[in-house]
Amino acid sequence: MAAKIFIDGEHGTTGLQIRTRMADRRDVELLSIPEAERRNAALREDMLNSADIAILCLPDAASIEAVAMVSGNNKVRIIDTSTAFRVAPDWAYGFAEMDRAQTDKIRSSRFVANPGCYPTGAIGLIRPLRAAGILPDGYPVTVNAISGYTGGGKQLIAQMEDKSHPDHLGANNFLYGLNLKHKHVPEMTIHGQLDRAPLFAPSVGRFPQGMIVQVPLFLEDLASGYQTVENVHAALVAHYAGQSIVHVVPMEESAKLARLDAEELVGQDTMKLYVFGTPGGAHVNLVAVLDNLGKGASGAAVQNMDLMLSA
Ligand SMILES: NC(=O)C1=CN([C@@H]2O[C@H](COP(=O)(O)OP(=O)(O)OC[C@H]3O[C@@H](n4cnc5c(N)ncnc54)[C@H](OP(=O)(O)O)[C@@H]3O)[C@@H](O)[C@H]2O)C=CC1
Ligand SMILES: CC(=O)N[C@@H](CCC(=O)OP(=O)(O)O)C(=O)O
Repeated sequence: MAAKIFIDGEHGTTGLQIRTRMADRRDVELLSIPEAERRNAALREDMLNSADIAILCLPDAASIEAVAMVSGNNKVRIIDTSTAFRVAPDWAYGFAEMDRAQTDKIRSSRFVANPGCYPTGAIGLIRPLRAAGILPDGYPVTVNAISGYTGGGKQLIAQMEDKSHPDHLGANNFLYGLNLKHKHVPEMTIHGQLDRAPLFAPSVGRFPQGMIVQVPLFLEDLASGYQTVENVHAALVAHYAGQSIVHVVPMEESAKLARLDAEELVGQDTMKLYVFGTPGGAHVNLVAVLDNLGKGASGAAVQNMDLMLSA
């Protein structure tokens, strides 16, 4: 029997892309409400409680309300794409490749928090180095990133695309999160296994989808025995061996590149990790490229749903 899936927020940016990814599937039955009724709480509550898995594609506050709507229901399982539950101890963090045990945790959980787009890149680069003891306690990690503007949902899309919008943004590239308190810092810290919060500097470019997340490191401050570009690369290759979503780009390939395109993986649900630096040099730049709506949101949600359905 097909599993019943309800996407709460199905008409928003993330929800629509999840729906598109499921359009041709026969193993799932999508429960749907018309766009005009998307904020009808009674209808949503009914759908939430009729689903086998509900995927919440809502702002944080609405996600918290939706979870409360299924509080008396022990059957429905939830994937939440918002920031609301990503560091909650009773929720599984939906980044299957971050740890060998994570796939099974997601598979058997009732509540799965889909990671943020920037943290997917940052944790993907940092956690293997923490787990292997390469990135020492107290290391001052910085994360610099650029995202396509769909990362800001319907509101930012309208501000970037609609010249008549009262808050139209004309800039082609802007920094934000300038108070250095972006909502993604807690999940980067906790799931990156950092003992010190990273300094996170995000930005947006005038392209709809795609992103680059950079974590530059000083090699001499890494654990002894690991202070070369090659050793850092080898640690990432070892961590991601045996799975097909996160690709560590061979060093021979990245050494040939003169530039990197933030839109490289648009429309794909994979992530590429690059290790840049010169053999014998002092620095390494770890770089993740992904689609903010692919592995950064909708693609990851479908991956998590598939894991949960395979339990
Ligand atoms: N866009 C991205 O790249 C990523 C997004 N996310 C997260 O996914 C979630 C959804 O984001 P996104 O798709 O970008 O946002 P959008 O603004 O594009 O879509 C949100 C949808 O939720 C609806 N909605 C808002 N409030 C309520 C409510 N109280 N009850 C019912 N429906 C409501 C909106 O309706 P209305 O049109 O009426 O406002 C809209 O359809 C957010 O938590 C976001 O942080 C996570 C990773 C990446
Ligand atoms: C470009 C842009 O605005 N990006 C969003 C994050 C997108 C994302 O990962 O979403 P959630 O963590 O909200 O689920 C932001 O910085 O708030």
